[in-house]
Amino acid sequence: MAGKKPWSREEFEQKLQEKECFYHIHHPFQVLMNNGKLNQYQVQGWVANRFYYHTCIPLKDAAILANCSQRSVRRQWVQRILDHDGYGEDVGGIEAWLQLGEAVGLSRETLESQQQVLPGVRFAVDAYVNFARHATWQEAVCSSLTELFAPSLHQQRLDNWPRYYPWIKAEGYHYFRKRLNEARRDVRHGLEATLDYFQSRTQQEQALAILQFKLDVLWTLLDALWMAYIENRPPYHTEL
Ligand SMILES: O=C(O)c1cc(C(=O)O)c2c(n1)C(=O)C(=O)c1cc(C(=O)O)[nH]c1-2
Repeated sequence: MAGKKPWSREEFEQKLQEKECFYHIHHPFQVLMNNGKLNQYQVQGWVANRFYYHTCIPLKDAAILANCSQRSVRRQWVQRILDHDGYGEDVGGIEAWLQLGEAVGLSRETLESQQQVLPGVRFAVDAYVNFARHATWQEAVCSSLTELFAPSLHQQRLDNWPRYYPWIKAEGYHYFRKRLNEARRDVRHGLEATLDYFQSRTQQEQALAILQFKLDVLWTLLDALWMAYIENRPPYHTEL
């Protein structure tokens, strides 16, 4: 029996774009945050927990490099590690996130200690890194495509937070400004690689499932934050 006809390149990209409805921009925690409804303690919780995600992104990207035998891909992908860890004049995204921590009233020691990282956040982020370690590099690249949807979220924060959260110091916004440009560049590369590689309909459907997995990682991270910081569900909020 003949398999289903592959989607055209345009249709396939459209299917990937349609996954936006599962993006964490729609999670109730994010909606509260972007409408100025969180208090300082809750914003701090998000910053401290998301720090774990940022510290793991270079490990994920290093796993992709380790699994990729194509020099031309590695030459471009390695830039992502430099963007996070810093290179030359650029202090890097992880340092910029530490500055965001300070801008919301958290010391860098607190962030680096990872004391506030919730178990659910750790499990979700680790699942992403482990996926990149064990998948092919093309599959792992595909899993990064949530970045298609990230720029509008960074932009929302830049537009709304100064008004809603005047207590956040201006230096805190550097991270979001930095990522706005980087994410737009990165995602084009990841998207082209995905459109090139996943050719048959079965493969294209696999790509959608991979993107869904990553969307679930980000959603689950916020579910854990919701339980601890909105519902104040013991024991975690009492331990923080
Ligand atoms: O603030 C956000 O909502 C958000 C989302 C995502 C994402 O969609 O995965 C990333 C980032 N930020 C981000 O700053 C970042 O560096 C990043 C790297 C990646 C990735 O999967 O390689 N995603 C994201």
